[in-house]
Amino acid sequence: MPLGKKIAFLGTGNMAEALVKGLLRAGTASREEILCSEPRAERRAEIQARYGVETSGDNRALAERADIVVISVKPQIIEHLLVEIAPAIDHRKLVISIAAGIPILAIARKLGAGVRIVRVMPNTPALVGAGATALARGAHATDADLEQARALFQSVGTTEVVEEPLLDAVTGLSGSGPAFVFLAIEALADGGVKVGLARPVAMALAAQTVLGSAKLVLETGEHPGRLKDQVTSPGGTAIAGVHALEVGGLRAALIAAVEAATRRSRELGEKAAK
Ligand SMILES: NC(=O)C1=CN([C@@H]2O[C@H](COP(=O)(O)OP(=O)(O)OC[C@H]3O[C@@H](n4cnc5c(N)ncnc54)[C@H](OP(=O)(O)O)[C@@H]3O)[C@@H](O)[C@H]2O)C=CC1
Ligand SMILES: O=C(O)[C@@H]1CCC=N1
Repeated sequence: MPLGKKIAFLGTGNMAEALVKGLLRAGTASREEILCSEPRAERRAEIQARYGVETSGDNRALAERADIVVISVKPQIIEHLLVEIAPAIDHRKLVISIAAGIPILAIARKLGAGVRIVRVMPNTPALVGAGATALARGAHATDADLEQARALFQSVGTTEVVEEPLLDAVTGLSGSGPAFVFLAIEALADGGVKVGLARPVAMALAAQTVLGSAKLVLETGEHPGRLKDQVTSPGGTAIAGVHALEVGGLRAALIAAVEAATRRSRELGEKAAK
């Protein structure tokens, strides 16, 4: 459903591009309603050519014209950006930050008291309408703001509302998780190639196996352990593979990956809070 709002993305890198494409695809915003800022002319031309949206190198000018300002630069440069756009932000605008780790308070400190902020952690599958996003509301954001932010991200996937301190954990799991899963898909395909499959066939089978298995978990609501049991026949092939994964420490490695990414998100936040 169209939101009918002008949305400015400040920093049009990988994540912002995934959102732009996802929102256009879903019809949540029209090309005329999306503004993208980006310092490099080459990248601006690329975004303009791909999506037909307006691009600019002037963050403040775009922020001035938008109803919703999405802060989508790297956490390391957010402070600089906030100082730059602060004169363009007041209580009439909704500010959405997708920067990993950066607390709402650190953003509010730079943008001024009373600013309506929703902090969000999306992920790149939003590009194909299959994102997983969690949102946390700032002190001055209204119920309507949270709903509006939720509607925006719901149009490109699923959404959860959490308390802000949990957003680091979300960053560790679903924000960073696509990287873990891509590694798994690549490795599954490598396995297929090792046992004789052509690369494109192995890749197609690996990706579809991950997609199908995830769908099965979501659509049946069954515990993944039970679904695993349905694949493993006594003395069969799957249990032989499961044993190899247990020896390799797959579960511990995934838990450690989520924990490490969460820790890194907290570190970024601590730096910003100083
Ligand atoms: N990638 C992901 O999966 C996810 C990322 N995020 C968050 O999204 C944010 C962006 O990440 P990601 O898209 O991966 O990073 P990218 O580096 O791909 O994107 C950041 C963009 O900001 C641009 N930029 C740099 N300086 C400025 C500036 N002063 N004003 C405006 N734009 C600027 C960069 O341009 P240039 O390249 O020319 O320097 C780049 O295009 C981060 O805060 C990250 O934590 C959240 C969830 C998932
Ligand atoms: O690696 C990063 O910093 C970003 C945040 C979540 C996923 N990618």
